[in-house]
Amino acid sequence: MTLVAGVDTSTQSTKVVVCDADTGAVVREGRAGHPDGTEVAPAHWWTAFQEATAGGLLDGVAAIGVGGQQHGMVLLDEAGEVVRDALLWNDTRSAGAAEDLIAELPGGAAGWAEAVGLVPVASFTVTKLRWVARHEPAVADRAASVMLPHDWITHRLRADGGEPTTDRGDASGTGYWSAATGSYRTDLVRLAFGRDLALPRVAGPAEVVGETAAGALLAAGTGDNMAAALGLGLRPGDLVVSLGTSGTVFGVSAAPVADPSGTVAGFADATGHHLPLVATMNAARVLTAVAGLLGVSLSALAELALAAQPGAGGLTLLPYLDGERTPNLPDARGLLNGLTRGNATPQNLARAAYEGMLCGLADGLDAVRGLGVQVQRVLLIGGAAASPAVRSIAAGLLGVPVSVPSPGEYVALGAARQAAWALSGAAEAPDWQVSAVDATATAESGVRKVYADVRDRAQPLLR
Ligand SMILES: Nc1ncnc2c1ncn2[C@@H]1O[C@H](COP(=O)(O)OP(=O)(O)O)[C@@H](O)[C@H]1O
Ligand SMILES: O=C(CO)[C@@H](O)[C@H](O)COP(=O)(O)O
Repeated sequence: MTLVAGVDTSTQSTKVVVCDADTGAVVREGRAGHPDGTEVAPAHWWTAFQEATAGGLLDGVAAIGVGGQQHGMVLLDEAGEVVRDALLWNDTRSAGAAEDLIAELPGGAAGWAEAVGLVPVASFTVTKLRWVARHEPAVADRAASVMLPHDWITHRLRADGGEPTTDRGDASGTGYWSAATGSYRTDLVRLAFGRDLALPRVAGPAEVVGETAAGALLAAGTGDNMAAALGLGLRPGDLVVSLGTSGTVFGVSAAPVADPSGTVAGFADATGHHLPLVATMNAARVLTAVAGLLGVSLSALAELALAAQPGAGGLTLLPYLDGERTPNLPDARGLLNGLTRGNATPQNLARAAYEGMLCGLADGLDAVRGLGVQVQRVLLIGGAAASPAVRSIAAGLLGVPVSVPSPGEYVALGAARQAAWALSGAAEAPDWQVSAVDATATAESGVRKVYADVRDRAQPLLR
């Protein structure tokens, strides 16, 4: 059996799967946690990778691919040493830089959408470059190049230490690479940073970019959402809702999209197509926070939520605990609305947490569909998709049939599938089957309308 490995270096942890290259069957798995926080020394990701693969996990592996959290800014000096902790996608300090960059480009938001398929918000790498240039000039002076998390891990894995690479998918989340033209906008790096930085070469979807010290081939890797799309073998009509640290909604499209409202980001996928995507900053950890508040486990939280009526007795949670990106409210915090003596129960609070988290993603689904992306069903993945309450409430709220793929690490699986593709030299990625079960919906009529009303009325408090 030929073995390939896929790595998911995401916000909370590193996960590694080792698979049969022909079928995708998982034969071994490893994982290790990352430190909390929105700035992290990349060395921690490397330590987590080593921990996750300890004990011979990668023995006999012929090729490796790395999927990683998108947008994180890894700045390096001339010698390739990291010059400061990476600022991650969920770090909101560059919100002001995002506003400045929008104002500085002719055409404003529409100009950015046309140039690079996205409108700057604090998540995107280009805004982090501006923040460092303005707030840490000594650090900026030392920087010679910028990479993304998956680029950095892939480069560390390379035995030859040659020219760094990225891929279309991850490059499309920087704000200085255009998925429509397939080229860097170095003028936007200069606009943000004040000068040029060396940028990784954008490798092709099935390219071999190097070899590890053990002789395994290295695939180009990609952003975690693009890797999940590849792991699921996403087809037109399927939309993914991923509930990890972030919540994301995305589907494949043949043509690039440019949304001047900034709601949908026009990312590229890992196969040569496009991946329109909406991301929220607050997903699975809303549930952990409310479970902590109630002093219950995640499974007990799900039971509580399913014991409440849809609408949570009139409680609405705007779940912007860490600030939010969609809608763009970087300084917002969570807001619980509608509390009365009659509805103040653990059951209602639990349900409001699931409903609040999912209403933001239902809005995202509408926005992606509004750009012409076909939606016949939703595939629910990410850590929180394991929750029975998430499955049932999502199926009620999203308004389209929801299927839950068999439990698996789809980012890591997609990275492994990319590795198998690179290894094969074939025109198409190998055909790995994914099975899914349909989720049964609870009726959620009226919940979204109440949520939208509270969200809109609360805007002045949240800015
Ligand atoms: N049964 C569950 N119910 C709700 N949340 C869950 C459940 N199982 C795992 N999670 C959450 O999923 C998250 C991890 O998901 P994952 O997709 O691996 O995140 P990331 O890729 O952002 O690191 C954690 O916040 C964890 O608490
Ligand atoms: O910022 C985005 C997408 O634009 C996030 O989806 C990150 O890519 C982090 O993903 P997770 O760690 O939550 O999987």
